[in-house]
Amino acid sequence: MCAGMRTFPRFSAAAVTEAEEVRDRPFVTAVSPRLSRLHRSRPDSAAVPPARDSIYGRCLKGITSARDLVGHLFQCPVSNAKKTQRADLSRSTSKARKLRNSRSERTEEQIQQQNTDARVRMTRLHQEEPEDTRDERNEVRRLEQRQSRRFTVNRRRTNDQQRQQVHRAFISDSFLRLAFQYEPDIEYYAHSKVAHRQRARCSLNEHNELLKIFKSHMHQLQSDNHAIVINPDKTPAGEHIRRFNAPVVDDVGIMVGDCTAAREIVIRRRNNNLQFIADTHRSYDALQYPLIFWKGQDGYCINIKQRDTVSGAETNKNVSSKDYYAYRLMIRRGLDNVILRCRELCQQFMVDMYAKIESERLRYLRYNQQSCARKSTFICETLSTTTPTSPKLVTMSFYHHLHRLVWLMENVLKNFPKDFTNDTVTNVDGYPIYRRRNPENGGQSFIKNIINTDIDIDNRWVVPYSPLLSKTYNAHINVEFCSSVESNTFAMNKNDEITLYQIGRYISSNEAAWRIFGFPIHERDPAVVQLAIHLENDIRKVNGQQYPTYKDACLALGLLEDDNQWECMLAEAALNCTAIQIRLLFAIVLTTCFPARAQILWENHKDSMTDDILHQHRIRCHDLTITFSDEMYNEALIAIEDLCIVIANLPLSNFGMNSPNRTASDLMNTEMNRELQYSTVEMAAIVARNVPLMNEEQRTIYDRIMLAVSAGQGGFFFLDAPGGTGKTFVISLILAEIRSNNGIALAVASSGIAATLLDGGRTAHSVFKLPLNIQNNPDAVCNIKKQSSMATVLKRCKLIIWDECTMAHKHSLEALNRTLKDIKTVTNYLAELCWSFQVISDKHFQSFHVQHTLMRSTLA
Ligand SMILES: Nc1ncnc2c1ncn2[C@@H]1O[C@H](COP(=O)(O)OP(=O)(O)OP(=O)(O)O)[C@@H](O)[C@H]1O
Repeated sequence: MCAGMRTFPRFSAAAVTEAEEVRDRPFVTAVSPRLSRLHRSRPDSAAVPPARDSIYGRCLKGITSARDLVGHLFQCPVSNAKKTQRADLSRSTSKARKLRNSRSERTEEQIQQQNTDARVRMTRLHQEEPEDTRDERNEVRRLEQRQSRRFTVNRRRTNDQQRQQVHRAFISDSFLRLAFQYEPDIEYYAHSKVAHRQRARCSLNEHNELLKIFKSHMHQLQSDNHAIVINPDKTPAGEHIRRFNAPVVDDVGIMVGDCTAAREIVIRRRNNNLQFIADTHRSYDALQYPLIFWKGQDGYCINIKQRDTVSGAETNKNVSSKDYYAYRLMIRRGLDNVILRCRELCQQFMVDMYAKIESERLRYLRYNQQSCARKSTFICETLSTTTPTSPKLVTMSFYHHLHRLVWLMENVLKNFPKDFTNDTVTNVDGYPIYRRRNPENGGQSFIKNIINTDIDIDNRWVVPYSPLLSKTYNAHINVEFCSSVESNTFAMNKNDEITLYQIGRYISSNEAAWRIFGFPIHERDPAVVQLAIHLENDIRKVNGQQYPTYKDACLALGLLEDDNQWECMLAEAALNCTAIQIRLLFAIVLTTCFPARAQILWENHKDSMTDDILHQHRIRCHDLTITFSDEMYNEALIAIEDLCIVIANLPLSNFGMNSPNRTASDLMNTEMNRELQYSTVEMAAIVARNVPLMNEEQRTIYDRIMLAVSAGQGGFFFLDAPGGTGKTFVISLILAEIRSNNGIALAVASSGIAATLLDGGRTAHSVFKLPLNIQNNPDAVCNIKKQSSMATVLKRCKLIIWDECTMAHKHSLEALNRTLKDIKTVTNYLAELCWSFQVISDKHFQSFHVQHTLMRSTLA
């Protein structure tokens, strides 16, 4: 028996050893001192005698058979309950059918009437009932309800108590997990809830290979004596007993006790010889956990070889127990892991196996510690301080691989001066007493002046040292030879970190799982990472490829988060969002999420963000074959940048994207688009159709103006003719001619009616944004900013036709002239541009005169 790892909660101290004789079943066995308990029974009876003075025994009080035990553990009836005799509910009698038919034929009114009659009838009956009878009936009903309630409460309370009791039996007495009998006709049950849920009775008799081996050797047993040895309560010698109190948490765990004892299954043979099955034995797991390894499968052993991950061939390295159990406990998709379905048993398995892993690891460390401890040389080193009488303790450590203990003492000279000794002898504690002869006996002495004081120094003050070590390490290194075991154990026992680490340690199932899987047990804050030293260009080189930026190199190394999530998000948005929404989403991502490669995101999703611009352009141009163009993408970028400025007040260049070309942005210029919306084909057709119809005078005017337009000379023309003589006809042709060449010709009029007569005509106030109180403002300018879209139109405009110009105030023409000068940055805009003024009636002659004066003064 042994109990290296002590588990909790502990069994009673009295349940240390139980031995009894069974004459007709001469089988001898014992199980793990902590985790299992075996019971045997007579062949003629399935009785399970409870353990004496133990929790186990108390839990099983009143249980007289294995069948009861299983029922008790599983909290399920062991016998089949009689089925309740149900009433015949089939209403197939003729009377029932007749009643159903009559009820189904009732109308709503009849149903209501019958219900009302029934209520009245019941009320009348209750009123006619004697008061005593009614009280008696109500009292009986109250009593019945109270009794029923009490019965329900008691039943629930009993169930809870039983459940708690069984739960404690499972959890607290976690090692009371197996109750089986070595009978060939008896199956083995366990308290595992897996088994409980499935009501599965594991036929270990049939499948467990270890059990078969046991049984095959049963007939060879000579004696009836056998023992069950359980000693989970063993407290390490010399330790305080309460230090090893079982934790009170409702948890499966293990408390490490005497670290010097091994964790083994012990089988006591009939001749009282003990056979140990080490925890590294391949059958240990199957013996300890027959429910998990119900076929007696092999568990961990130290000879399992690692395999090459590529070739699959065996290597020379052994699989560690930690790796083995991590492999066994791992969750794998599509594969069922029986261990993980065992609930508390699984937790118990994990803490047990982690204890095994720790034992294996600590055993390794202990063996290496002992090899270190065999070294027998102490080196006492004192620091080279200015005051040799007060050296300080610095540290104590093992010195390199020389296996020499370097011990810096706080006051290595505190025992000086030593006594005079004629010969070197070894003291009882193993330390040497070196020869220190007095001056009378041949020893040396001299006088040293220290702080104006003469001090007589003799051999009593000599500190043993090694000249080689002192010179090598440039320090005062005092050396003493110690050859006894005591001197070593003095150093080692005080620093047996393995014992200090292991003893009294509590391992929960959570910690066991965490450590078996090798999860990190601590974090470092702030994170300290060793950075490699690179040349300047090497940092941007990853796998031989040099990236243009450090950011790209970091992305290649996977140090930065990629934009996959933003890719997915924008791709999903493209399915059900408008282009405006996607642009807003992209702007939010840019300004708040800082994607690593914003430009690539834009390139991948620019079509979905420009979709509305394409659609508008197609509608405007009456051409559905138009595809995406750089101008459209530029417009979308401008819109996105506007959003970024609104959100974060930052342009696109701040997010690693190319800035849009705002000066080239005419695509969304509504004023420009309005003037360019004409179909060149249609305009050309109009010209081709009507030019031959012009008379000579019309032709002269037409040629004169078109010559000025094509030459870019500029000009100022006034067209005056009686009504109905074809002025509008000529003007329309001139407009069509210019528009057929994709040029811009503005057609304005002083009145709205006149504007409707011209193709694309608008009022002068609308086009030129003339001030309303123009007559009172001689220095007025048009409300057209130099960077506005209308200014762009005016810059590209080739001809302005102002119908009924004489109806406008002269301040209007002067305001337009100032505005055009400002936009074109020329001194005389009218000299550059072809003007055509049309006077429609003689009544406007005065106005014309004013304009004519203006024209002359301007041209001058
Ligand atoms: N050379 C031409 N060939 C055929 N029809 C013409 C010609 N010139 C003018 N017309 C027609 O004569 C009619 C009147 O012409 P238009 O409206 O241009 O005259 P107007 O001078 O502008 O008149 P108003 O001063 O009243 O506006 C229009 O129906 C126009 O189509």
